[in-house]
Amino acid sequence: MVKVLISDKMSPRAAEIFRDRGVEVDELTGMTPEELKACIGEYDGLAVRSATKATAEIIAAATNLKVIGRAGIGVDNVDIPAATAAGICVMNTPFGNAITTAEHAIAMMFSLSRHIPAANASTQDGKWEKSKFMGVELYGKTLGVIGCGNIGSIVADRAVGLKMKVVAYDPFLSPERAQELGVEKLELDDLFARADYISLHTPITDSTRNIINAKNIAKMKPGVRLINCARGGLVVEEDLKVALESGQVAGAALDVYAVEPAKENILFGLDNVVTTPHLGASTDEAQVNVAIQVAEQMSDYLLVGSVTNALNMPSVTAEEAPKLKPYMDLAAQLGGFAGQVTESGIKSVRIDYEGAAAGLNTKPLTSIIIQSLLAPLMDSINMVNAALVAKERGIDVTESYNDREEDYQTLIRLSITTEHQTRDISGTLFGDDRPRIVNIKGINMEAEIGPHMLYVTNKDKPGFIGALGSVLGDAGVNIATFHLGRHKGAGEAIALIEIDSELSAETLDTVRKLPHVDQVKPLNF
Ligand SMILES: NC(=O)C1=CN([C@@H]2O[C@H](COP(=O)(O)OP(=O)(O)OC[C@H]3O[C@@H](n4cnc5c(N)ncnc54)[C@H](O)[C@@H]3O)[C@@H](O)[C@H]2O)C=CC1
Ligand SMILES: O=C(O)CCC(=O)C(=O)O
Repeated sequence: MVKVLISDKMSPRAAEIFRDRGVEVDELTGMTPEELKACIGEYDGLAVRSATKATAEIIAAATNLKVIGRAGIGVDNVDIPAATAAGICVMNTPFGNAITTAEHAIAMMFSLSRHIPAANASTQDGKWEKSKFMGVELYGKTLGVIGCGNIGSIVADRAVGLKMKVVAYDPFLSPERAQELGVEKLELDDLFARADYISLHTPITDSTRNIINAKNIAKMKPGVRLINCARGGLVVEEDLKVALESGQVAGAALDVYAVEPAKENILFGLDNVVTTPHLGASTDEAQVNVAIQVAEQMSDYLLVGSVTNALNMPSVTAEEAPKLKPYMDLAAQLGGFAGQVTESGIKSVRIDYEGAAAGLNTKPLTSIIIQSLLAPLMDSINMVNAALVAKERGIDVTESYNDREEDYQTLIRLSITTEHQTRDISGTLFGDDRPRIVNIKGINMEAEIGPHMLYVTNKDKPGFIGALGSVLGDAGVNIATFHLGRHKGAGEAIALIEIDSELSAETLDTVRKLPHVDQVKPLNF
């Protein structure tokens, strides 16, 4: 039975969904890294929020793990390169908490403008300090949104509703989308120069880390207010402290910190700072959304093979999964065949999808072809890391599409170029679900692939079939199917034979020594 660990506090809906789908689930929250490392080897799936750090060390100990699901958006607590290299799919739930987080950013902007947290504490202290808490209006002010994706665009939409002017910096924001949102797209320095409020909504990457630093703060309007509900690492906290003390930054509202949990921080205790403990996603609605989504996505992946919101492999919807299944089998056969007969270094791989195959979601098919092609060389390859491994080995992978039907209604052709030659192998589906190899090296045939195959290339001369049948018969090896093809003019023939058991080294040697035989390869699928 498939087994999943939920290692962070999550809505009970996640565990319910896993159980309803027949997935065994353990909920062990608050574990130390050592405790997690000691037990992770038992699990096929790991569901986390932000507290669990799925480091390279944890991943190395996760010998059965197939999927890590993040019930949330940011995956900076998961070492994705390590997971990819280990063939573990990493998924998040990109939309489930976006509205909630955007609402938190807006709430933080109000709190900052009207000193709500400090005024609340003072009032309940019996101080009635009306003049101390003079605020500022949002109306007519300019909000600069840095990162205008899911959350940033909801923040922009809400701010437009508050009659703010919204400007945005996001290299990937199209002019059409900016217009649709009612925001003005700016370069970063222009945003700094114009914004009264700046709200951060980017992931943490090499280009966003420390984006709020002394140099950039100096470019901002004096008295700017900053809201960070994205990630603490976007802000150099020491530089922000200096700016808050000088008044260059009039106030900062922070939900996230360089080090979390932030039990202490150099920004704590400043009058003009509002803080929350990474609460951006903490509403009933968002937590139910992300828990349901992560449990469904992980169960689908583990039980059906469908892939949704993966960060390191192509998506396959639940509807596509059954339709793709026979193609996945065919792709594995083509890649497996080519991988087992190719003896020298592969330089490039070309995959042509023709007819009905050209209309499919071919990304997973390409992944499985590469996986099966390289599997004879390594144990650790799977669909998740196949593209990465090919790239690391300098193998150039190209795909082409032709939706016209040629000789077959649907066809996948795989061409492998090595230092010495280019070899083609093609396959189709008979009756929509039965994979058949239809061409090897330009020689037509219609071969069904079984677990044990023998691939023989020989001179097209009489006597070979009988001789081969006798050798296999003498060795007690039953022939299940026998497929032949030949290049008439060239006198070259191939045989693809399904046998019921593997051949011994001696029998293989005898086959190799038969007259007219050029090459003999046992193949396993
Ligand atoms: N405080 C909290 O509890 C939560 C925090 N988050 C954080 O919010 C972040 C944003 O989430 P979403 O909006 O869903 O992500 P998203 O991927 O939809 O949007 C991020 C946007 O940032 C833009 N971007 C990337 N690099 C940039 C750069 N150098 N400069 C400007 N823009 C850049 C991207 O083009 C994209 O449009 C997450 O990565 C996560 O870290 C998310 C949910 C809850
Ligand atoms: O799970 C949480 O509370 C944090 C959410 C978050 O930061 C995210 O989804 O990126």
